[in-house]
Amino acid sequence: MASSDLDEKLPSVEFVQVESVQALASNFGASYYEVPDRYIRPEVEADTVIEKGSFELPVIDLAKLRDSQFSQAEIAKLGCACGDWGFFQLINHGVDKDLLERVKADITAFFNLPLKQKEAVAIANNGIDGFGHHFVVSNEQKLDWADMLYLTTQPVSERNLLFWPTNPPTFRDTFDEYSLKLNKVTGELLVAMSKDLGIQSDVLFNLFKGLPQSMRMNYYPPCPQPEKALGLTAHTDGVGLTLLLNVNDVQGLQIRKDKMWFGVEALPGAFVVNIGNVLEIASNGKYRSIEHRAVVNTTKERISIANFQSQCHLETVGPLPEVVRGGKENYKSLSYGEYFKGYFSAKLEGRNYMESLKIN
Ligand SMILES: O=C(O)CCC(=O)C(=O)O
Ligand SMILES: [Fe+2]
Repeated sequence: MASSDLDEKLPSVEFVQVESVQALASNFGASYYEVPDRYIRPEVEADTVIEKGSFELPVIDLAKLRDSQFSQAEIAKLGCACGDWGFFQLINHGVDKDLLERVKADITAFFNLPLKQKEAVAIANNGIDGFGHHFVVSNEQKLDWADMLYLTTQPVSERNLLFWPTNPPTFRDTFDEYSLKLNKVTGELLVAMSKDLGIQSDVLFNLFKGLPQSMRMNYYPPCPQPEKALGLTAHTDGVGLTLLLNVNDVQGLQIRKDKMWFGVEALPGAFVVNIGNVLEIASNGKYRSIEHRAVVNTTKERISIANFQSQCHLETVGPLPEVVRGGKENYKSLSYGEYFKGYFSAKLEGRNYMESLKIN
């Protein structure tokens, strides 16, 4: 990571290096169908899954949030979505189609490069940015059926270009443009959420001062035993808000509600947005950071881009006084550094870490 005052306040966590799943998957011939033991997740077969299409994830229209005629009703809908599902699809977000197509083309081209070329931006020891595997903290830990590229994207001063691909040549410009556009969308959502929470409209925006942002680009190769493996472990997002782009129209996201898993069918051109941990905590539990995971399939590769919007790293992680208004705080308050050290050490396991921060 770039060295700066900000980084000195963030702990470094040592991740264990593991081989590329894309390379591993390419070894599977017609006669060999078993994924290695470290990828086997017995829980997947046992879980109840509600298939996409048989329920409706809330859909929020950003154009309506902007329009004084509709904004009040749409803000109320947004508030319900954040409190009930912790997830919604965002349409009419204003990020134009052409840019989304370039984002999709560039990340697909990157993942299609030979492994050696992708390793030009491999994560370095103790770092988070780069291509490879993140969040693996022990040799015993179960592994996800995915490779990923992680980049710190905002503020620009925090970028470490060593990890930004130069192949395809358009990658850096495309992601620079994309990250700026997503900050704009996030800013608008934060204002609408503040209104829903009944606090001054700039309170959340100020908590997210500078709109720190990173992106995790996930590549899930086809898997010979999809019912036994997971593309991404059940987790909650550590950040404030996540805007997920489904890159190649292959679905795989599942979210947990009422002890069941719901398969999400991302609407074409929409972002699937979810509340992250720090926003659940800031809202004192009014909004919910929901467990989600990615499943894989036998025949199709899947690519997604999760855009993580974080609160300012210098601000405390804790319930906002404006929300608590002298009532009971439902979560502990801690520095951003302490909070993230705990998050990474918990190996992304479901909601365990969030539960440990709750005050009963
Ligand atoms: O790929 C997906 O659908 C989920 C990605 C995700 O949850 C993440 O990157 O945090
Ligand atoms: Fe996530």
